[in-house]
Amino acid sequence: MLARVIELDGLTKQYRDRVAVDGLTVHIRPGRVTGFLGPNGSGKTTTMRCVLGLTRPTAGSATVLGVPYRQLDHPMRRVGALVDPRARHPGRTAYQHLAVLAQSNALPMRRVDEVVELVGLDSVAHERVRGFSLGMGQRLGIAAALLGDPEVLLLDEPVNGLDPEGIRWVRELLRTLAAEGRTVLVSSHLMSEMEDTADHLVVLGRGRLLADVSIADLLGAHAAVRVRSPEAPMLSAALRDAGAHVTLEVDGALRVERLDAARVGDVAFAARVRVHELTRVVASLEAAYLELTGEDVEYRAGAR
Ligand SMILES: Nc1ncnc2c1ncn2[C@@H]1O[C@H](COP(=O)(O)OP(=O)(O)OP(=O)(O)O)[C@@H](O)[C@H]1O
Repeated sequence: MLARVIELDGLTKQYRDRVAVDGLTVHIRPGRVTGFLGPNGSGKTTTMRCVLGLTRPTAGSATVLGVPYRQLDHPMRRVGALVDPRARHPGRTAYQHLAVLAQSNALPMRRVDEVVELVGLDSVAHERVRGFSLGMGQRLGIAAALLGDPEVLLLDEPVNGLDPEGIRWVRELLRTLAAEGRTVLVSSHLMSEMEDTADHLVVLGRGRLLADVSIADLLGAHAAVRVRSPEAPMLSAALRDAGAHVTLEVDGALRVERLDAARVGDVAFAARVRVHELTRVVASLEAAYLELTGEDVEYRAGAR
């Protein structure tokens, strides 16, 4: 199996007055859920559209399964995508919509029944798409993406409009698909959505790569140790001597970065300083993400 299922090489897309994607080089691997994160307007949708051959890059390249998408023989059997859930005929029923897709892509009709059941649309499959809620529309879009039983999935904001039960369902579905060895790339602008879904993150800011990192590493890089001592100034000096970055918390505890908890304990012992609390603090992913994207947010509430 290809280790680099989706390959972006210097991918760039320039619109008239703005660079939507800016020299993006990244490889997406199979067997895991890769969260594609970035603030609004950071270039996620444009990147996915380039991968799917819907948008032509200004420079660089995007390939999937070793070739540009348009060169795939049976694209729906190889790559499933949810990029524009509104791109469907409103007068058709959900079933008809999927049946047309199946027919035009030479897929067996039984797949239509299978995916309708899989996404939980059985009871409304014969209703017109026009009357669908946002969440039902998303489920239909996911059904279409899964129709060809593809080995690669690209989903742009799949949980948009879903209720908490729907969000959990998408999360479990994506994890199952990845566990089967498929490649799953799923975009979101919310870290909280990715926290329990993705194994790996690719983070964009203003079209550029900010991070290509496993969730575990991202958390590790933002971990700290909290230590409380009645002799805080002495302990702080000893920790700094040992190479730590130390800050004082509001309750008088020290927040220590760059040393792990065992090392902090050893330094305190060597300095003969009493310790009343020693805790490893794992940053929330949300905090780590905000730190990463902080300066690259294009649209900010209250910004002028
Ligand atoms: N067809 C287009 N013409 C001109 N500018 C565009 C076009 N499509 C996207 N852009 C611009 O490119 C930038 C990236 O947009 P894109 O939709 O890829 O971001 P995104 O990360 O998917 O955002 P969101 O999280 O809001 O969906 C934005 O500034 C957007 O306004």
